[in-house]
Amino acid sequence: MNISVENVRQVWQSRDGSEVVALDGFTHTFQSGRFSCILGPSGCGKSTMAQIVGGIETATSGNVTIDGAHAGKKGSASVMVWQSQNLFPWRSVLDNVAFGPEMAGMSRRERTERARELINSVGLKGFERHYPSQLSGGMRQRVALARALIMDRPILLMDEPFGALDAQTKIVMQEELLRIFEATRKTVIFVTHSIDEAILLGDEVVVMTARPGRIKEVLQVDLPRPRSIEMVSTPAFGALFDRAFHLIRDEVTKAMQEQNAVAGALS
Ligand SMILES: Nc1ncnc2c1ncn2[C@@H]1O[C@H](COP(=O)(O)OP(=O)(O)OP(=O)(O)O)[C@@H](O)[C@H]1O
Repeated sequence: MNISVENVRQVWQSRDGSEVVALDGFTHTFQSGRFSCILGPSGCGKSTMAQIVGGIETATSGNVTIDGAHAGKKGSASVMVWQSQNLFPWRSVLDNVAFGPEMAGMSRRERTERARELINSVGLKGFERHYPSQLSGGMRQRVALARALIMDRPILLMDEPFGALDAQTKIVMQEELLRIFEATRKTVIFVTHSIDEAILLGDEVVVMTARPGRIKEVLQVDLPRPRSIEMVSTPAFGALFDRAFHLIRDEVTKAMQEQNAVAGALS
């Protein structure tokens, strides 16, 4: 499904009553079946963008359409995975994964079968009866991924899903996600702070400016698929990394200066 974002502006009301312009003039089309990474400094509005596309928030102004229909009305076209997995601690892995279909009224037999397939596909076979507290952070993130994939929505929104994982687990999860994407070709929007991650996973990297976030440049990642972690040491990967790094460096500096100014004003 094509996601068209036109001139989106998002103004948040902060607790002290002042206004924060999170996004301003954000325009981009996320094309069907492509993996788009959104890369930008802290606070530039990446999560806000994902929430608007997912229909969780409505933009202050501008238009977001999914295959021509308003994103708010097309909320059911997407499913979101966050950094904090928000699993139900009192439900087993199987019952966490089967939760969405259960709410949708799917029979127990059918949803259990689907959940088992998804649990296998994210490498958790044998852990169906475990509870979230008995799993590592990486395993919990796999459950969250399976719980999203079972919904079989055409759009997958991922907001720093691997941000809290250790380096090795992150690599394993990235490879797993590559395999799943290459098999299913959903439309993916993946928010990240990591240049490496954006290039390894994405067909394009949408580099944002410091807040108010708008697009600085869209980098096309023409590395072949299937991809694997070994690609990060190739010259082609290095050239893309340098390009993205130069684009993002000034924006990160700007964002840090602004944060320091706010901290100074509050002290
Ligand atoms: N619900 C909200 N109410 C008020 N302000 C908000 C809300 N959500 C986000 N903001 C503010 O909007 C700005 C953009 O936030 P957002 O979380 O979208 O940025 P981000 O790029 O995802 O940040 P990070 O990389 O640090 O997660 C920030 O200044 C944030 O404090």
